[in-house]
Amino acid sequence: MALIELEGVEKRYGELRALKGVTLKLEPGRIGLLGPNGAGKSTLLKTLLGLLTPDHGSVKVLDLDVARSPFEVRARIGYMPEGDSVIPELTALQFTSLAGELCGLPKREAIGRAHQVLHYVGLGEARYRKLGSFSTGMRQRARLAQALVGDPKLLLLDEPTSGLDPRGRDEMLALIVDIPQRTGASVILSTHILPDVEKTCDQVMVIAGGEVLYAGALAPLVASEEGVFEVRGKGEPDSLKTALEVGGCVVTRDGSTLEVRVPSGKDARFILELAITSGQQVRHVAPLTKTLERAFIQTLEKAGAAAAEGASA
Ligand SMILES: Nc1ncnc2c1ncn2[C@@H]1O[C@H](COP(=O)(O)OP(=O)(O)OP(=O)(O)O)[C@@H](O)[C@H]1O
Repeated sequence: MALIELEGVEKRYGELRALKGVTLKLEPGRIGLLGPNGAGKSTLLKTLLGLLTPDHGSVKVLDLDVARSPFEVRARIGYMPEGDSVIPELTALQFTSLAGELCGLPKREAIGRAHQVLHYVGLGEARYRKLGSFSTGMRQRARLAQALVGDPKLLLLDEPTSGLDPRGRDEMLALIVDIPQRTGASVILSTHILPDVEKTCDQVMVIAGGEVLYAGALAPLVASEEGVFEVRGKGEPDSLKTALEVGGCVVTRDGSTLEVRVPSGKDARFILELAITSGQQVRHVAPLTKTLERAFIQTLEKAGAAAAEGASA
């Protein structure tokens, strides 16, 4: 079963093409949704929810066609929108059980579920307090609780850690990992905080300018590039850098660490040989592991270069 499947999805706001023929298919799991400001992330989430109707193309969620079965799809999705979307006059319990009723639960069941999920997100003690008196971190938890109350199969989280202090953020991330383990739900996490995705997700969607640049497993995206190494030497890094460059490597320096691309067909031994022949000592050589941040920037740059090439052709 595919979690989401989009085929040629186009969404316009007047003249602006916010989604430009998006086609992708992702398996159930924990998925990070990444893209620069204005990339189309919120538009994509709202399209999955059926809150926005595409101008062209088809959207399936959990194998259900969103256009044909909007209520069935909506009943299976929990949505934590971006921003401070709570009703300050309501208690956490009233707010969460109201969300349960809006998901179609009978009132008694909605209240029962609201108690459970508020305990789960750590608001058990505070559940009779009005949301207006909550801290930012507590409001985020209440918003997560309302997304969970309907026992969703897919949870859409739009910037769930924004405004949280480091401890609140770690606790929210722990919940994002724990929820799928407990309930089997999938999660789509839209965020600008890439380390949050690295900590919690196993798949990634990268979008920019309304186009999908990558959709699939996280591991290949951050896999180390063949022929690129992280090197540290004893003594002045610039002397080692020069020696490696003279030998044909492409080297960039970051503090005392060198990022070294060896010529094609060579491996780490080449770095050691160059160091020995130039009288330099090397203390550390390892394949360069990419952070998601670096992989993300490279993905955007590659797409930018391809677009520029296409425009000049
Ligand atoms: N209701 C709207 N009317 C007109 N333009 C809109 C509307 N909503 C979004 N847009 C535009 O569509 C594009 C995609 O917006 P969207 O909010 O989906 O991006 P995003 O990736 O979520 O951005 P951010 O990271 O800044 O939240 C942007 O250029 C935005 O200005």
